[in-house]
Amino acid sequence: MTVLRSKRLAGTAESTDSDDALAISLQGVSRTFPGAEAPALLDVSLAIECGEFVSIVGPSGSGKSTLLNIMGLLDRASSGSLAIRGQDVETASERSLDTVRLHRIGFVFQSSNVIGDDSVISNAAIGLRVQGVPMDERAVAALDALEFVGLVHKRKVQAKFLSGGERQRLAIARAIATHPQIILADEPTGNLDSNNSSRVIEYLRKLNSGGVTVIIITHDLDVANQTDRQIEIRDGRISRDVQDNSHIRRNLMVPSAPEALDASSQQTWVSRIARSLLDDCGDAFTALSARALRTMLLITAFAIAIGGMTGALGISSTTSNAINNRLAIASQDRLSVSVGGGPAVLRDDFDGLRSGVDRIASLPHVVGASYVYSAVPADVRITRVGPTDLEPETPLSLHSSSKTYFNDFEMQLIPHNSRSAFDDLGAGPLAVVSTKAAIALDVPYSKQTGPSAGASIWINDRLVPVVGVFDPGSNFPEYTNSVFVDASVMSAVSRAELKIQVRTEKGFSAAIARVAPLAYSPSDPGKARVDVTADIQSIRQGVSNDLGSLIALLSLVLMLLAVITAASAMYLTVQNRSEEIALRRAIGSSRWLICRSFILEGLIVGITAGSLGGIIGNLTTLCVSWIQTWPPVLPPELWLVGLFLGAATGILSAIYPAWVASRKDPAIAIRG
Ligand SMILES: Nc1ncnc2c1ncn2[C@@H]1O[C@H](COP(=O)(O)OP(=O)(O)OP(=O)(O)O)[C@@H](O)[C@H]1O
Repeated sequence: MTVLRSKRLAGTAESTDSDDALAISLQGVSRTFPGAEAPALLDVSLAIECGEFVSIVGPSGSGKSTLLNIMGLLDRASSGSLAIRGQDVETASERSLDTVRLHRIGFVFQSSNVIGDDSVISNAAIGLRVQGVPMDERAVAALDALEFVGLVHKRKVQAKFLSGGERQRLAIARAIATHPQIILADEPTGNLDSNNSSRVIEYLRKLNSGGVTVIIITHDLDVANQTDRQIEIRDGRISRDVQDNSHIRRNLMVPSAPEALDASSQQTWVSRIARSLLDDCGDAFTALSARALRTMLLITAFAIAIGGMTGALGISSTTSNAINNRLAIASQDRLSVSVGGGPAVLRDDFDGLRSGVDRIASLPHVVGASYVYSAVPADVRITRVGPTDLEPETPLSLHSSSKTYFNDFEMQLIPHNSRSAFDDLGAGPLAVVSTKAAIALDVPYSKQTGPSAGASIWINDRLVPVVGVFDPGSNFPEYTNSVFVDASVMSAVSRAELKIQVRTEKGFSAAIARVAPLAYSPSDPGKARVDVTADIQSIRQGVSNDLGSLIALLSLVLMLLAVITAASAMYLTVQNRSEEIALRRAIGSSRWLICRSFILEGLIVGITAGSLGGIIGNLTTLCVSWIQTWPPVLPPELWLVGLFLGAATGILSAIYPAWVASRKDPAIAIRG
């Protein structure tokens, strides 16, 4: 006879229940399934005493499993009453039923549902885990149970590698490890050969000798004949109920209320929570590592999405920093002053204009100042061959400025002296064109010597020789397709806007902006208005805001994508794990516990992917800034943002699948 190490299986504790209460009693129980023509059970009344060894037999479809599911609280009767050890349960809450199942009932199913990816000993201990039994006691009790069914030597093997008979013995070990008062076995020998079958019945008989009430559903008459009482069901009704006295050697010692209740009530709530959290994490890790490829793909998809999100944040910071720097530099050393007066000024008060500009140019910290006329495009026609030739497809703009302008603002001019005559009204006509304008107008030029000798263009009805080519660079995009002419050509244009462009030493633009109008027109400073500095500040703000909203939108889309991808993968997993979920529910795991375990899986996947995503985001930002030659901006919280986003998306994506898992009906799922 096996010597049990734990007193759980030895049945030595005192009972807390009323000893004369029936193990199970049913009064007028019926069960009708929605859409069924006839009830699966009809008006069944039954009393099973503590310590009985009962078999339920009957033809296929007669209602045996339905009866067992109702007795095991996996399903509810449509009418009638049910009591377990004297405790009425028909109106009990779902949570109370979970507790009764957890502490009083053990199940052994025909398909011997085991969690294949878990070790044999973890399978045996699963009910103890749900009961909150401390880890060391759990191991002892699970080993005892395995020893009882002769499986100790297989304790470390994954359950999926056990034979059919061994699985069934493991199912018995799992059922008895929690020290139940009642064992319900649905066709426990259904898939076994006669040897294994007798062994299983032998174990059940041995348990029964210890006081456990055992109820078996079977088709096998040999098995039924080994029990003390046979109940036959036909068409949902009890048709025969026979007591076989020759077998009766009932041990009337009534098993105790499980110790786990006492054990868990002795623990502080902190240690209870810590233990169950540890167990949940262990379960989640086992479930994730059992489906390693799926988990890795999920983490990768998540990590890329979160990497995209954090990368977008990093790139947005880097880009707005680069734009800000550029604009800040521009606003630091440049300003533009608007002055009234059209091209007529060039004819009527050219000297006045030049001396106003010179006065600004001679202010301290000013590097250079130049007037710039920009003609109204509708008034200008620039062509290559003649005044009636077609204009180029690219619209060209016409400007005129002081001869120092190109030097002051570092625009490259070829040949570099080609503007020297521009301020002279009598020197014209002459023009310099941007490289793009030269191409559009088909003006031949070389990058070393400028335009070919004799090159000319038509501006309105005037032939103007082209004396130079310039490159406005990225600082002056408004001059990409432009033609600069001398004052005599511009003075013939009817409408043009006049501005004075000023370049200062770095950091002096604001100071010069304050005095420039007075310097230009000492008698009437109101004639001039500074406009660029303020513009650039508002552009900076605008660019930052626009970029921020764009990135926020992009991040939201990526996050939705991650949540949907992960949720669908999780949902599929829940469907694949239906039997396991049903088994856990049958053992007594509450809906909340099932829900929690899936959310925990989502959280673990999310946190892992979030950390990876944070790293991917940082690397992406580094790459983009390296390619653009921008200084990278990597906010230190970027990685934390990734972690947080990962955790949030992990939980979000798990909520619906976890809810579906927790709503699974154990009675249906256990049928497979
Ligand atoms: N969830 C359900 N929804 C609808 N009908 C059901 C459901 N569960 C069982 N039934 C029906 O109830 C009747 C009894 O089924 P039950 O599984 O209890 O029979 P059984 O005696 O255990 O059969 P078997 O020996 O073949 O397993 C059958 O007609 C079955 O189709």
